[in-house]
Amino acid sequence: MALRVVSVLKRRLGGPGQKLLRSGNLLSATQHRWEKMPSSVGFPVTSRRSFSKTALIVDVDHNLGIATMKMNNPPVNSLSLELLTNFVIDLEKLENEKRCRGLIITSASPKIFSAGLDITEMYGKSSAHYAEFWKAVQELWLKLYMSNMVVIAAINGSSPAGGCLISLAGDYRIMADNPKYTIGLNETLLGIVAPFWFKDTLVNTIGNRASEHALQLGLLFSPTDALRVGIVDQVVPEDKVQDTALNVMSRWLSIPDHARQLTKTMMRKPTVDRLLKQREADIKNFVSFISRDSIQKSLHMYMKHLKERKE
Ligand SMILES: CC/C=C\C/C=C\CCCC/C=C/C(=O)SCCNC(=O)CCNC(=O)[C@H](O)C(C)(C)COP(=O)(O)OP(=O)(O)OC[C@H]1O[C@@H](n2cnc3c(N)ncnc32)[C@H](O)[C@@H]1OP(=O)(O)O
Repeated sequence: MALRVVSVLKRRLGGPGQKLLRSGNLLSATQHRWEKMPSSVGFPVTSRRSFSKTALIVDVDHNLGIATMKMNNPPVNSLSLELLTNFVIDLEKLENEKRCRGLIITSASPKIFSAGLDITEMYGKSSAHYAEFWKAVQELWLKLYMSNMVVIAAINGSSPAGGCLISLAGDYRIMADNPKYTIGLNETLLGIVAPFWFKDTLVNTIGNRASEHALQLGLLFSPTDALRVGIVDQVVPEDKVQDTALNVMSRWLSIPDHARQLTKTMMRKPTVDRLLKQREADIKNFVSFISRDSIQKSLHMYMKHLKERKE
């Protein structure tokens, strides 16, 4: 199957996209190599590099120009300070790899894409810790939302709150067709409020009315409902998520990088600038909001409820 997908990738880049690239004299080293491949054989993986840190496994296929990043923070891929920090470091590394043009984000543990922000980072800690944690959340969103790479979320499990934000920060979302999985910004269910830039990211994806409805009620959508409202772009059988991501990536990579990147910047910069203009104030807001006794109590009760569900 992987070879078939690679053939599709080569065919795609040999089509109109390639012509566009040639006319703009924009062929990257990776694309040159693709062009030289005879179409009857699969693309041999001659250059593959992996780096794996705590909580993240990154695999870079230099021939395809695609990196796959698997969140690997059992049991539920909660976004701890450590995971957020490593995520940002690895994103920066990939961003600096000229040949890496596409990134697929997925989970190493099927069933849970990510349980969102690690709630234990948000209660019973010092103000300095909350500030550091929030800065890391901001940093990841800023890097991901403005990435020069094509970012595809291969959502192979549930994806509440911060997990949903990571998906929304990408360019395209593919979700596994399993009614047990849900996705959405469910902050209000925890007694907390999605910050304005979480909200903006959702509004940019599904529009104002649908966002207001989803945010006020803290809706967690099944894959079918997520597709209907536009939170995800495609729902496919569970075992087809990765191959579909590669296929979709080939379509996006057939567009000349500079044109696609400038378009992405044009669409997203105003949203990013809103946070950049008030980044420190947003951190202060978070620290003062999360430190409130009532909020600490809500988070504590929510964690208790999560644990009691199992008993
Ligand atoms: C005015 C406003 C100004 C500023 C804004 C201020 C603040 C608000 C901003 C905050 C934005 C918040 C974003 C978030 O992401 S909050 C996190 C939201 N996440 C959730 O609600 C998901 C909770 N988890 C679940 O629903 C389930 O765990 C899940 C993911 C469906 C998996 O289910 P299952 O496989 O059955 O696993 P368990 O529930 O048994 O969980 C296993 C284990 O993990 C612990 N856990 C789960 N989720 C989290 C989490 N997010 N953080 C930390 N720990 C988590 C769970 O308690 C279990 O622990 P145990 O010790 O019992 O094994």
